[in-house]
Formats: sequence, C-alpha cells, structure tokens
Amino acid sequence: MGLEKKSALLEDLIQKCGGCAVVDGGFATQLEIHGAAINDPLWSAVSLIRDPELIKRVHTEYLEAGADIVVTSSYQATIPGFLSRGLTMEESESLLQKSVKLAVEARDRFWDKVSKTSGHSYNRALVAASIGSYGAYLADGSEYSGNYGENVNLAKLKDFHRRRLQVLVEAGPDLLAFETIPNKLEAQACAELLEEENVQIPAWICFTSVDGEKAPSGESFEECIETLNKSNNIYAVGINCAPPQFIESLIRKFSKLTKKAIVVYPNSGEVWDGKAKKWLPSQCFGDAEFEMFATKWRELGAKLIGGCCRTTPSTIKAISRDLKRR
Ligand SMILES: C[S+](C)CC[C@H](N)C(=O)O
Ligand SMILES: N[C@@H](CCS)C(=O)O
Ligand SMILES: [Zn+2]
Repeated sequence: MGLEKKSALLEDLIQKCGGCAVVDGGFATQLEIHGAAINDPLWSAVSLIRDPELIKRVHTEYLEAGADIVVTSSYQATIPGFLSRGLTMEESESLLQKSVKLAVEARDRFWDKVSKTSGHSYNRALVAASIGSYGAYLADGSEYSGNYGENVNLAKLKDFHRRRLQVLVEAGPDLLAFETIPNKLEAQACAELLEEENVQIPAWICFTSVDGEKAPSGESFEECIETLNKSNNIYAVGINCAPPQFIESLIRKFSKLTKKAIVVYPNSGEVWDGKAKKWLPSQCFGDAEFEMFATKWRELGAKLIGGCCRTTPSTIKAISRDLKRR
C-alpha cells in the first residue's frame, strides 16, 4: 500500500471519529504502573528484552480505553543502544521489528474480539511506530533542551535515524510517530530522510516545548516547521510530552504556520529531571482537566489528541469519552 492509500486510512479514521482521533497515553508510565523497572539507558524499550507480554498488555489497555492509535514501544529502542548492551545487530533489528509486531498483534486481537460484539463504539485502531529523538537515545534529558552540542550536524542525525527507520518501515506499521523532537536540525533530518528513503508510510513529527512558545532549542516553531510543510511524507505536526497548559496557544500558533493536521499529546504537567531520571512534582493535571482541555483542543482544530508521559488509560478513557460524545 502506497503513501496515499495509507494516508487515506488515517483520514478515514479521523472522519469516523467525528473529526478528531484519539492517540494513546503514556506508554512507559503504564509499564511502570505494572511494576516494570525502566530506570535504564533504554528506558521503556528495556521491556522489549525483558517482558514483551507486558507490552502487549499495555497496548490492549489503551485500546480498551478508546485509543484509535497505539504508539509502539520503540521510543528509546535504537540499534546503538541495543549494541552497547551486548546485543548483536541482528538481535537489535529483531527487537525493533518486534515492537511493531506486538502492537499489531494487540490491535488485531482486540479488534477481532470487539468487532464481533454488537453496539460497540470502537474503531479498528492504527499502529504508529514510535521514533524517539536523538536526545531520547542520549538519555540525558536533551530531548527537553535541544542542545546536542557542536559535533552533531544534519548528516549525523540522519545516520542516527536511518537504519532504525528502515527496519521499522519494513515491519509494516500504519504510521510513523517522530516524538519529542527538540530542534529544527533534527526535524529537518527526519523529513529529508523520509524522502531519501522513499518511505510510503505517513508520519507525524512532534516537538517538545519547555516555555510554551518555542522549541526547547530556542528556535521558533516557524523555523522548525518550514521544512516540514514542504514534505509529502508528513501528515501531521504538533507537540508531545510538553505540559498541557501550553497546548491551547501552541495549537493556535501551529494553525497559522501549517496546513498539515495538528497532533497534540501532552504529558501530565510534571517535569522530567534528566539527571536524576525522575519526574518532578509540578503543576499536574488530572483526567477531568484533560477532558476539558481535549474539548478546547478539538475546537481549535487538532485532529489527533492523546496523552504522553504520566497519563494513563483512565486519561485516554476521559479524552475518548469527550471527543466521541458528539
Ligand atoms: C520522555 S523522557 C522521560 C524519556 C527518558 C529519557 N530519554 C532518559 O532516558 O532519561
Ligand atoms: N511514546 C513514548 C513517549 C515518551 S515521551 C512513551 O509514551 O513512553
Ligand atoms: Zn512523554
């Protein structure tokens, strides 16, 4: 299936949902709720090695909560990350494939079950392969600073992303989800790579923001989005893993900067301490607030809405209830 047909699948889903589809919530968060220890350089991707069944369980919980799109466990799954743990190239690539396979299996099993029941309100979900930023791989919090140092240039970022992208594409997800991109250079690298590799799967590119106005690097979103607007591969642009109170004004800003669909899935409002590797208590929003926010974000034109870190299936249930009411 080519790019146009796959994009049409996403468009159909958005339409079936009444104009706005629900993305799942914090994947790592739900792993931790089930007791997974992910304080590790591979973070949530360590579960691909240790507990693949738990990954399927978490995907299923988000599907049950009403997610129309599930995001795979590959955010911090990288070939260099796996190699530096002593895995072979073959094993590393097989774990990447597995991240897609697990989500597809969970989706198919769930859909097989619910599509046979009468009166259900679920849609057949799509699987988005997560592609975390270079900063996520560095595991030093730099997905929230955008500061990759002077030695990181466009070629290096493309090299970092290339093989993982190829393997994930080969595994056949419905979508590609570039997550927590903190600067213009990496957004450009991802967009150019999609074209160079002739990828036939629609992608979204999500940035983080720590001030509610700009990318973490300090670059304006106008600069960051410019290259993305020219790309046929990119279906949606937006924000993930930033605090929810920033989202309203960022949707307003993005609507002026792009004709692409807008995707938003913020975290709970807590702040990641990259050194201590833990979430710091901050202004934290609960399910009821997310439900109200989601109504507003939809009115402002977001086409894909969900949650990121520290949100859970109950957050997604609240968002889904709200967005599918009309
Ligand atoms: C989205 S952050 C909380 C992911 C974890 C981070 N890259 C780290 O490894 O420290
Ligand atoms: N998809 C990742 C994003 C982390 S910012 C997760 O939910 O674990
Ligand atoms: Zn997150």
